[in-house]
Amino acid sequence: MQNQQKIRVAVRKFQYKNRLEWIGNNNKRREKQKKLQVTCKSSRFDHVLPETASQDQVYKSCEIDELVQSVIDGYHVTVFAYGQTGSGKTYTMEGQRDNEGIAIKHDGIIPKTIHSLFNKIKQNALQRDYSVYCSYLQIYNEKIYDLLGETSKANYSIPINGLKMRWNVRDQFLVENLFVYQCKSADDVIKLFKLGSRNRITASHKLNFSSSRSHSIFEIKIESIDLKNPDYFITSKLELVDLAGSERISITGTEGKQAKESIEINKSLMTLRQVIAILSDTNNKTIPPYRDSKLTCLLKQSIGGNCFCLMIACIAPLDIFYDENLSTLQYATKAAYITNIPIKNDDPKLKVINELKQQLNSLKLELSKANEQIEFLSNIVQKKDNNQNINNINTKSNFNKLQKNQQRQLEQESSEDDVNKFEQAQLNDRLIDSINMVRELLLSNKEMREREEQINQKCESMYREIQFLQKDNFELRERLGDPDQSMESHQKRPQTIRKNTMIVEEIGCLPEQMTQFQKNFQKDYRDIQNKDPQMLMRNQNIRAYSQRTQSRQLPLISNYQLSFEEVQQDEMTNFRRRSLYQKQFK
Ligand SMILES: Nc1ncnc2c1ncn2[C@@H]1O[C@H](COP(=O)(O)OP(=O)(O)OP(=O)(O)O)[C@@H](O)[C@H]1O
Repeated sequence: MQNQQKIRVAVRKFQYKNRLEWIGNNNKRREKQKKLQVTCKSSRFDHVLPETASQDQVYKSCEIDELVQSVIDGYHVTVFAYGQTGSGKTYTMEGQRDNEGIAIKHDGIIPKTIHSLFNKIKQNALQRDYSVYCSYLQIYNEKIYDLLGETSKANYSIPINGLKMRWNVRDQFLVENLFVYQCKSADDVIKLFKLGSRNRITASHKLNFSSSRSHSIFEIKIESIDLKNPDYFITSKLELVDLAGSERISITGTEGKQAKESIEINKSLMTLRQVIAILSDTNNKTIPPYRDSKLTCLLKQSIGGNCFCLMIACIAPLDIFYDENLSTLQYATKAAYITNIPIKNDDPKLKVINELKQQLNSLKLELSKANEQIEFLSNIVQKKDNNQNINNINTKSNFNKLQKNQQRQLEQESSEDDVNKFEQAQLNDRLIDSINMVRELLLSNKEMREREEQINQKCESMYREIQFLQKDNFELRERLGDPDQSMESHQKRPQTIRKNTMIVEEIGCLPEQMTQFQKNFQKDYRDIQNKDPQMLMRNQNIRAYSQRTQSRQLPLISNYQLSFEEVQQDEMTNFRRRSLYQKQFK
């Protein structure tokens, strides 16, 4: 049974002090507030944090230190904040922001987590060697942008095209060409995090002077190697997600560009809600629509996947936000029913090695037991042989005496003794036979074990080969991209394909370009073909072969070549960008 884990849900309230007041009758107001309280109490949230809860209390109550430990142990972890605009998501995740959008005080979950992570790394430094990498992206108007890209340093401007997202064989969505930085200390990570936060798109509206207009994902990836056993390699990631808040245009008063942003934000949150609703209902067999938005694609592993996940539902209990708060609590309740299956991300090679080691140990144990048995049985046989020899010597020296005695005894002994002796001899023979049989069995057993070991070794080498092939295959797939997209680009170039097939259909030239001479020539040619069956046969073979090769392989190869060239170009530009930026950053 795999380790199943429900998504943990925490609810944080923030008393919003705003000009917007409730303009309705008091009875209705009390009724609604009561309903909200009932919803909050009836839902079994893992943690309910009061308005007075400080950032430290939030960090402790939500047991985020334990989650950081899980990342160190090799599990993927996601923490995400969800709620309506102005409910305190960014405050919870990052802390209090300044005018530039950088968290400057009241450290939120992200800075606290970074410090905790490096403390734990320090504690384990004697056992394991850790490498930490981080990246930071935002999803703005359904496009993915790198917050730590080359333009992020001085004058950050949103590039026209966002980054591409690819799906890989392990059913994960990956962002292409995202800058990933190796960090040696908590300060390095925080520096990058602040740099990215400053580049995040924010805008001011009636409810929040610095409202996030994009969803952001700050990812910290950890790779660690056991110093005693370098084969023991673990990789895991921690995703810290600050979602943009759902908003009603009528309340926020956004217009134009901001209104468009609101629509996109609400759309992606809608998909997230659909995914949560489907996954929380075990009777619903519908496939969750992860692919409907970039946000849900990137959170696929976190919600209903293989991560430990914590959702922090933020609510601002002001009457005017009643509907939004109720909706947040309802989806938080649903999320609490979603089951994830966290998997330790250790190296698959290591698993095989450990299994083989265990097998070897058990075989060694069996072998030592069998050897003991052989020794015991051999001793019995030897003793018996010695007894027989001693008997023989006695018989020779006192042969005459014994002969006489035996003659006498034989005469005296009854026929019953003879029967007993005969039976004993028979039993002895049987014992010797069975000992020999056991010996043979043990020998053949040993041979079989040796053969099994050989097979295991072969299996291991084949497994390694498969791994390499899979890796190559995976790299090629990633470089050539999604076959669906290749098909699209394939369809975008119909001329190439049409040209190829035309050549196959008619030898020489296109029908409309045929001169009278060519028509006559073709007619004569066909007549000769019909008369000569051998030639007809040969031509048919050539035609079939060229149809096979041209219609199937040529378009595909040209297609892949084009994709490959595109990937090469992308890589070259990315390499230049990266080295340029790394110089600047130093
Ligand atoms: N618990 C809190 N204590 C003190 N101030 C808070 C708290 N929660 C939020 N705030 C303040 O409220 C304002 C809005 O909060 P914040 O920007 O975190 O909301 P948000 O949910 O991220 O909104 P949006 O979705 O629009 O980005 C900020 O000025 C923030 O500092």
